[in-house]
Amino acid sequence: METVLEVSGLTVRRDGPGARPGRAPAAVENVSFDLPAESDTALVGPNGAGKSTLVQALLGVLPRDAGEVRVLGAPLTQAGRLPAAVRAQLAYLPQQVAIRGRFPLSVREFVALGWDPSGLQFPWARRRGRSAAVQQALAKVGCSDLADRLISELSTGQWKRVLLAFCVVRPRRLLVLDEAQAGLDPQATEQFHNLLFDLRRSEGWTVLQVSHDLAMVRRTCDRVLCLNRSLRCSGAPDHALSPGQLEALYGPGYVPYHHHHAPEPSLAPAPTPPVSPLPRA
Ligand SMILES: Nc1ncnc2c1ncn2[C@@H]1O[C@H](COP(=O)(O)OP(=O)(O)OP(=O)(O)O)[C@@H](O)[C@H]1O
Repeated sequence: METVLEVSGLTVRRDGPGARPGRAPAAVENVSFDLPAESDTALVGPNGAGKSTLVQALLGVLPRDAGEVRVLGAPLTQAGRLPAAVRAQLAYLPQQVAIRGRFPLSVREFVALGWDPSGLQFPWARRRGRSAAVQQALAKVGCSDLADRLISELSTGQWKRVLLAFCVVRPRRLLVLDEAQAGLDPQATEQFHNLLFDLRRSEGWTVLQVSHDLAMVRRTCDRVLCLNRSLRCSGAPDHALSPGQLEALYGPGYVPYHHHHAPEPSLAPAPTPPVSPLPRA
């Protein structure tokens, strides 16, 4: 199976107020993992554990202090650059996107911005198929009725769905989501997980998602990375989310609450890959 993302020895410091540049304690320390193609991997851990920092560093949005990142075999430069053809294969939905008050764009116009893959095509080739793709993307996230609304007029959950439509409006290889599910209603949550499942199985996408919803992670993801500054554990959900591992991750006294759902007909059972070895501290 092809490896879509390789992360090795990644360390990131965040120089907050008062910290001397380069002297801040590591927010992410010596993290190594791979993402095999078509996997759905959850990144879990307590607040402040470094999950957003990790995904931002591996996308080149935040500088790293040490380590290597390769996306589809291409090394991420120290300045956070990837070859344009590789960059075009990434979609990222950050925890917060605060542009919607500033631009008078309709939902349809906004999602269309995600269509142009690299600027390498001729303009007429870029436009061909765009409006159908926008319509399809909006339908996939259950937002067809919002197409003509201004993005500034959306509720938080509607905006999340539209951002997801922006990410899926054209084919890509790697989708990185930072708490994309937070704020979605139950129907949208179900739609969201079915969409991820379809993208992986029908279109070969690979997913890395930060999540606090451990019940959902257990049900829909096939691999879990447990982060608390360093990687504490990784592997199949049954292993990585076992009571012992959760107590080690979230602290003594953490009592996992198990939801007992009937199996969803639309979601196939997640395969259980072998447990990855822990990176050396
Ligand atoms: N903009 C910033 N400047 C300086 N330090 C930051 C900044 N953002 C986050 N940090 C610090 O980096 C560390 C990791 O934060 P991060 O946001 O990556 O955690 P997280 O696991 O995503 O948390 P949460 O679950 O609350 O979203 C924390 O100690 C946090 O205080």
